[in-house]
Amino acid sequence: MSSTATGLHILVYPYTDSGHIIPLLDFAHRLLIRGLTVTVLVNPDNLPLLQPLLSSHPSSIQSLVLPAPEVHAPPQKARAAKVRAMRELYYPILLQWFRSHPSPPVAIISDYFLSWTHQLGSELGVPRVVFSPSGAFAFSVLLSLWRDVPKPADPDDMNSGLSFPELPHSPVFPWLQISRHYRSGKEGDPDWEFHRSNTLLDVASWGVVFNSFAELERVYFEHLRAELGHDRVWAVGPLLPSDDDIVGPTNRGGSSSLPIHEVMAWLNARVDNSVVYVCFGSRATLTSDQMDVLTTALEQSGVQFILCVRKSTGGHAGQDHSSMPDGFEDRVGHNGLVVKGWAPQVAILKHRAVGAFLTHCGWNSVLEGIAAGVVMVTWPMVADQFTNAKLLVDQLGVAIRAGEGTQIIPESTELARLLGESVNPNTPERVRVKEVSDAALGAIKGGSSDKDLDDFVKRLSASPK
Ligand SMILES: O=c1ccn([C@@H]2O[C@H](COP(=O)(O)OP(=O)(O)O[C@H]3O[C@H](CO)[C@@H](O)[C@H](O)[C@H]3O)[C@@H](O)[C@H]2O)c(=O)[nH]1
Repeated sequence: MSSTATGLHILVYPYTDSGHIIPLLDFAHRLLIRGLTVTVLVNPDNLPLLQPLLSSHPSSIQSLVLPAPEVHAPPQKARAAKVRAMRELYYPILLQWFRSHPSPPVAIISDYFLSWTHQLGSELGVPRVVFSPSGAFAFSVLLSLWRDVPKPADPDDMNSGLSFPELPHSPVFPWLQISRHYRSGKEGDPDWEFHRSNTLLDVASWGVVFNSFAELERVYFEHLRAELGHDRVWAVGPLLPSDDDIVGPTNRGGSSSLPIHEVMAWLNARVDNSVVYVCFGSRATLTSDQMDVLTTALEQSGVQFILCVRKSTGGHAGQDHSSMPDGFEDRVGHNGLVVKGWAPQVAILKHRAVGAFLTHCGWNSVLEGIAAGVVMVTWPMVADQFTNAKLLVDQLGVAIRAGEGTQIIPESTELARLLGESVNPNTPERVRVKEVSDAALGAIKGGSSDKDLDDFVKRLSASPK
């Protein structure tokens, strides 16, 4: 690390959901290893996630713990309400904190939802860097949406296609798969305008760091550099725990009904690439119809599996929350392991016995699946997950399409067939995902992502004000 970067002080501010905070803390870890000093803004609830980093880098990381604002809003308005409340509460506190700090941060790195930090940075004369926990394809779609405001041919028809001809591969999405913040409002509505101005503030920020890697989404990085009109776009992923650390610097181990060593012991008794891991991320819960199809298919297919089941948090979930059918665990016996709560996902995916991953295509899961070299079976539910599934199936050829939200729920016999195919040693997706996995690991072992991280630190050190 060059001496100019050593000690460079950065404020890192993650959004509070697991899918956002985990990769940004992993990124903070990379910065700490490179000799930077980091202050992380967290709420008391998320302090435990930061604890491992505080213990392993006691002299170079501090926490700035601020109370979570109280937010009362229906689920579809919750994010806008939470981000507004954070701005109101934290903006004056942060101004004061920066101004009275003996050695204040020279940059703010914040989640792409926290766009107001661009205004804070401008007032302080400090550059704001957007951290995108989603990929460059998904970011490109959002940028086109909110900047160009395209309309579908028939907004009352949820299957009406919305096309993005200016994007590489000219993708088309059914209207239903477009961001619900965009779809359910219109120009002039306060929430709609809020989401739009957020995207435009992200675009106006000094630079963007992606948890992705050049080889995965090269055309979209090129597209974004052209659209943003600068080259301060860095791909530094996949941000993952190191090889010898199965829970990672942000304590991904979490807590679940089964201790990690029992899960590993179950996997140790299975042959290579024979197990399907099924998990829908940190927020989604299945509807009863989805759960019925899934559990019937798992039983019918005869494949060995680990199924991670979560309780609803009311997040992205539908209204009709499911529970596992009575007697399911007894019927599947040794064929399946059910983990209730938080599964040690990264460790499971990396295990040699796991050959496939039925996933909702949250971006972290996508990267973890790719890095582990497992065939993915896609069932996106909301948000960027539709874009991510399209990338995996249509553009990269590393995944098999199974379902789409509650609109396309596969027949259980069809899903059973797909699950069987996903662990077939000769499936073409297995060859392809191994190639992409090698590229991912190469990127973070001296390859493109390491070079982008070096460049990022160098450009920050050059005092970009
Ligand atoms: O039992 C579990 C469940 C999740 N995880 C981890 O939690 C993260 C989940 O992230 P992700 O796969 O991206 O899913 P979500 O939690 O649904 O992520 C939200 O954030 C992502 C990043 O912006 C978006 O791509 C998603 O659409 C959005 O729902 C991953 O690191 C998983 O390894 C576990 O370790 N154990």
